Amino acid sequence: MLQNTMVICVLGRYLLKSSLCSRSWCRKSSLYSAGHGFQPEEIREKLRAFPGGAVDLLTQGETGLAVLTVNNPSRMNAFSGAMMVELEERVSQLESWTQGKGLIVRGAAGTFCSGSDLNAVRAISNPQDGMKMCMFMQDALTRLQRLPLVSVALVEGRALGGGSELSTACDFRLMTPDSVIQFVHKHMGLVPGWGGAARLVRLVGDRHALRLLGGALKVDPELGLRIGLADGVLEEGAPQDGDEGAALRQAEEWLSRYTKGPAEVIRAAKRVVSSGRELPLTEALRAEKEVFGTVWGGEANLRALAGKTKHK
Ligand SMILES: CCCC(=O)SCCNC(=O)CCNC(=O)[C@H](O)C(C)(C)COP(=O)(O)OP(=O)(O)OC[C@H]1O[C@@H](n2cnc3c(N)ncnc32)[C@H](O)[C@@H]1OP(=O)(O)O
Repeated sequence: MLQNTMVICVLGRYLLKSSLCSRSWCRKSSLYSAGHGFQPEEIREKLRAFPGGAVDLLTQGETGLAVLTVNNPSRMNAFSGAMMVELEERVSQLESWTQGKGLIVRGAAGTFCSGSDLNAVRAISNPQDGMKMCMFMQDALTRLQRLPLVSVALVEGRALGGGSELSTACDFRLMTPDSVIQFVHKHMGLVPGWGGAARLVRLVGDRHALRLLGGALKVDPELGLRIGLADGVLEEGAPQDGDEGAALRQAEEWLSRYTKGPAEVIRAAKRVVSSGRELPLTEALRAEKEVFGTVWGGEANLRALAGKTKHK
């Protein structure tokens, strides 16, 4: 009897712990802690010493779509230190945006992003600062990828170095006809450090990833589609017409097919995909059970059950 009670207590504690783990995983979890030497405030202060550019966020209440713009056109949208801090702030804002369904990540003035600002890189080229920047950006981009929003990188012009890594933190990549994604890290004597290698392997497989990193290959839309890095190519000519918003409008339309419907359902779909993508099967199944519980018997579910549903 006593033994049975103890088993139930231990099991109860285990279930509570695992359900708390997967619940907090679904919401927000940092990759690194103080135990890893991760002191975010100290890193933010260091990064803010390299100003320039901005990361702009526009949220649209009616559509549930947000547009995140990497904005530093005089440096081909390279990330200054201050922009890295702003990126993290924007991700925090999006984590709190409970009505959101979709996110477009793009660069200003017709090009995506040329990676980290080489002036800042030169100034923090010592190993300690490099590790801090690496942890900070891995954390920010992992949180971006885990947002309960269907995200797409709109790649116009070039996505180079850290810019190519940023594109992999989105669920999808849309390329304009003349655009290029290139992991130029090898030419800089580097490998990706913003999580781009780990994500690339999951996206295109280890052999293609090794080709892209080892050869610093230029991925045009045709190659991107062939290896599964790109999910679509926007129409010929649209961005060159002097109409800067044309590519963005096409991306919004492309994304809307995946974001139509109630926010709680779209967000739940992204959550189960995120947990399936990242967690071992047993944990992913538990996370899925929890997310399922948020929509089962919910408003959209009851509405669908009340109607005469036919999926033709
Ligand atoms: C873990 C992260 C690792 C990284 O991200 S390392 C950084 C990787 N990125 C790079 O090395 C990009 C180097 N830049 C380039 O290759 C070329 O500038 C690029 C982007 C192909 C554009 O070429 P062009 O169209 O000929 O234009 P351009 O060279 O005259 O550039 C216009 C202005 O932008 C600047 N720029 C471009 N990328 C930059 C960067 N990453 N950091 C700092 N400044 C950057 C470039 O220096 C130039 O400025 P300025 O007009 O000479 O004052």
